[in-house]
Amino acid sequence: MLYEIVYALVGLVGLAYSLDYALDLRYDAREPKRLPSRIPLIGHLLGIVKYGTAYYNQTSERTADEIYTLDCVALKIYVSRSRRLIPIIQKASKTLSFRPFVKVVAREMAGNSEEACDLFDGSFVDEYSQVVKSALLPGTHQDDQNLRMAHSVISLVDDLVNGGKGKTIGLLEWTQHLIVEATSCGFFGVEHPFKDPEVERAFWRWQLYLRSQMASVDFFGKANQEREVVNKAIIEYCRKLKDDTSKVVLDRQRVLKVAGMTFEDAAKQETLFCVAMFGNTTPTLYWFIWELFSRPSLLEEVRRELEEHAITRDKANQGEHVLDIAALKTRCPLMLSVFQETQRIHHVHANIRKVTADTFIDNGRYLLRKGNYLQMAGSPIHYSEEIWGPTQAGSKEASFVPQPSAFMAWGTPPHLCPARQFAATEVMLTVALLAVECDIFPNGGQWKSPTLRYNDVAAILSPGKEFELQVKPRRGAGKWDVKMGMGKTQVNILSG
Ligand code: HEM
Repeated sequence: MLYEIVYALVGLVGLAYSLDYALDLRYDAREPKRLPSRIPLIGHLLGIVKYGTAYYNQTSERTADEIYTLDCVALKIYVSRSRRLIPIIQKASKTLSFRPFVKVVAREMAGNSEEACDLFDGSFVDEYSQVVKSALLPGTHQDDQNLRMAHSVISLVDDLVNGGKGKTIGLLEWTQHLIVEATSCGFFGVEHPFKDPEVERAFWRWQLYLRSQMASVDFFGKANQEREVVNKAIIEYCRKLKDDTSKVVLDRQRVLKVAGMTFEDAAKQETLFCVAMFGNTTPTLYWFIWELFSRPSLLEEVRRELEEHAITRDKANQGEHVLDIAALKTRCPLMLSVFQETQRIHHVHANIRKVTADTFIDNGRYLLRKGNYLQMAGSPIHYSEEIWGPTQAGSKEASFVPQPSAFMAWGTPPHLCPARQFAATEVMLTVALLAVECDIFPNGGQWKSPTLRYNDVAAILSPGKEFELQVKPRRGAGKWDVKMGMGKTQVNILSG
């Protein structure tokens, strides 16, 4: 019996190597060089299944090539790890296209019908994207959306202060709840679909199976089951939109229906946006809190900056202290530096493009074959010493120096995150209020970095384990309000 097992294993390994060799034969020498996998045939596929886009950090460390090919059985993934190639890839956006993914995510993530997905085949996808971008541009409607979000943040931080008693919290659970609650108030209005805690819980459980669902390997239907809870709540919400529903939701629902989508399919598109909204903002906030509060002297400097430029104190502590959002956005460079440095070091996203026709890039140097995928891995660029200098934990939070075409936290043009101003305002506001109101200590005494949750589909990974913190109110914690300021004020974030 033992011999049979050994022979079978040897046979399988031999077959894998032969098929791997066969893959080599279909490779065109003008394509980026193949990077062999450690396990023949399926090694890269396994790596991507296990680590998601973070796998490209590992493969990128094994080569000095600017772009290389990973064979994943039936298809190839070209991985670009080069800042130089970013604008070159952008120029070829007609045939290196983000468009096909709008349809893929509509089908796989939102659970849209085939008829609804087909709408995204033609030029409608550009019109739709434009409507979303315009509705998220700074202006008075954005101020209203920000104000609803800000009031929700104030109330959740106030709840943490707990009348001066403070609380023990799980950082992940707390950031997840804050982002769902505050972002939903901004986008859906104060009576939003996630007010029901079961809908919020279902959303986060769904995220744990999202990658399996995208890869059609959610064999037990867990993701579908949880998503249905969210879809049902959002469909109900969409039946009668509110007076304080944001412009972006109203506009999106309108154009989708005008284009011919059914009511239910259009509503499910909102579920999709929740993945982009909550899934990315939560880990960004989590690590921003982590990076700032684990460095006491930096935290003190940030507090000083906030007090000097963005806060008006009610000295008698009988009325409200006021945080000036416009000043927070524009007059707190240290805070912004810590935020962007957090994004730089924690980013794992790789922007994806489908090769829709054989395409030569870089003056004919590399051929990308039709039907395959291109991923622009952000992390190798974010960690490039040539661009950013050496990265040591905690070394440079206070001195983020913008580097053009080397910061991919919000994607790369023409597909930059359209909600980046809203999201940046939300996390900066939350961290500012925490900084001035609270001291935060890890329950075990140390800020010990947790393992990461590699099955997330997000620009930054969440931790794999909960981390308990004690929150102690600082002297002077009290009632807060925000001043919104000029409608067009923007956070000076680096993007693209
Ligand atoms: C800190 C929070 C956020 C981060 C780090 C982030 C990051 C990103 C990134 C990297 C992309 C590019 C994806 C790619 O090309 O593969 C993107 C696109 C997008 N994001 Fe965000 N995002 C955040 C928050 C949000 C929020 C709150 C929304 C709410 C509507 C949102 C909506 C979108 C949409 C609609 C796109 C697609 C843009 C397009 O089709 O061109 N994101 N985001």
